[in-house]
Amino acid sequence: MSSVFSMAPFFESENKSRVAVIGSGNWGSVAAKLIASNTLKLPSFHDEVRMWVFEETLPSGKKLSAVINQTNENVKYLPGIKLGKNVVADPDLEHAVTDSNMLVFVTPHQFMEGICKRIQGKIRKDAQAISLVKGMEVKRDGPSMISTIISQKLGISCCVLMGANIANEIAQENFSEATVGYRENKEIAEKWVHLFNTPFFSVSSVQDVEGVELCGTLKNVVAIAAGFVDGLEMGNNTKAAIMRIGLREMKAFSKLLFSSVKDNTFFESCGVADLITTCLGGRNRKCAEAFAKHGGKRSFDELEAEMLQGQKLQGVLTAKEVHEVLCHRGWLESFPLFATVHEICIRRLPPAAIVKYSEHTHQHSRASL
Ligand SMILES: NC(=O)C1=CN([C@@H]2O[C@H](COP(=O)(O)OP(=O)(O)OC[C@H]3O[C@@H](n4cnc5c(N)ncnc54)[C@H](O)[C@@H]3O)[C@@H](O)[C@H]2O)C=CC1
Ligand SMILES: O=C(CO)COP(=O)(O)O
Repeated sequence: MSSVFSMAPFFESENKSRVAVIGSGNWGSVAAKLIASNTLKLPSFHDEVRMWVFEETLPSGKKLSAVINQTNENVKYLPGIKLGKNVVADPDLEHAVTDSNMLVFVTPHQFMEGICKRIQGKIRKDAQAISLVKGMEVKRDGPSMISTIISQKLGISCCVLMGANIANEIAQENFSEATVGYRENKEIAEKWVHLFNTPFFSVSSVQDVEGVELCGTLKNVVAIAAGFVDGLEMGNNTKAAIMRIGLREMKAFSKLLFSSVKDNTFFESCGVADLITTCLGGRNRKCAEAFAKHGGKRSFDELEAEMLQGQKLQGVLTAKEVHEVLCHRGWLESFPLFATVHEICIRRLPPAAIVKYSEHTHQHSRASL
């Protein structure tokens, strides 16, 4: 009898879910903090949250992962915020994921395919994933959403979480909302909601993975356009017009790619709310404003390195990827704003073209959207 009792904690512990966060940038660190505050409270999760750190050496000569574990702070990507003592930084990707059955992917999108390849065949059989990554990949045979890459490469199901979520504001515990997109299994979606939800971070779920993910991905292109308007000092009405045209293109593009995308998704936090917050206060907007102020004479790469100190822009790359899709599918004329953002980013058009082309071509392409 006594041996049965002594086994109880073992079985209890085996049934608990273990979470790994793959990524430790600005949002990655905040996501780990949010999750870690919940795993301490929720009995169905192990307290510890493993956070994979893309290792780098700080100016002090120390390794970032070691400093995070000593100070409980990501001094480079989220300075001044304690992550929670149960967040453990791990520079070894395979080791970070090996024991976890709940994998949270949150790195800049351009690194995701390589990361998936590295952990292929090295994760638990019962693993589930969620992607917080805003972006997509474009291949010869067309665009692939990041959640699809995760599912295909790792052979596991993948939800997404997107929303009006400027990471630094969530780190301050100011109220915001987010949307979990799921494909079929509402129960799994609710488990993710449970893991992220806090009194200041209100999460709901919708059955529309592609819609949610495309909202998060495409709003970064519109934010670049909004930044151009700010840099050119054209005022709020112009910026609102660009946001409206952008939202229209986001919806049309998403529905052309996936007929399953739902209209209501654009009214969730992942849709119009994320578009607004990113166009007001995001990094894409900020760098695009500087680009326009310099008349397009300084490249985005240069501005990103100088202004973001290691954080990464997603909008410029996404504009290029969207442009490739538009070219391949013969849709260029129907998406003047998306097309113009890319042309400006590669300095084929001046920043002022954002209004001229978006507005002009918009008149002529209205019917096809
Ligand atoms: N920061 C924010 O407010 C929000 C960001 N997101 C999305 O979250 C995703 C991740 O962004 P953040 O966490 O903000 O990252 P970040 O832009 O702050 O930091 C860049 C990260 O990339 C890592 N990195 C650099 N080179 C790498 C490589 N070769 N391989 C792997 N990793 C490398 C860096 O170590 C760092 O952790 C992006 O898709 C972004 O759009 C979503 C919502 C809010
Ligand atoms: O996605 C974001 C807010 O939800 C952050 O946008 P930026 O990458 O432009 O800062």
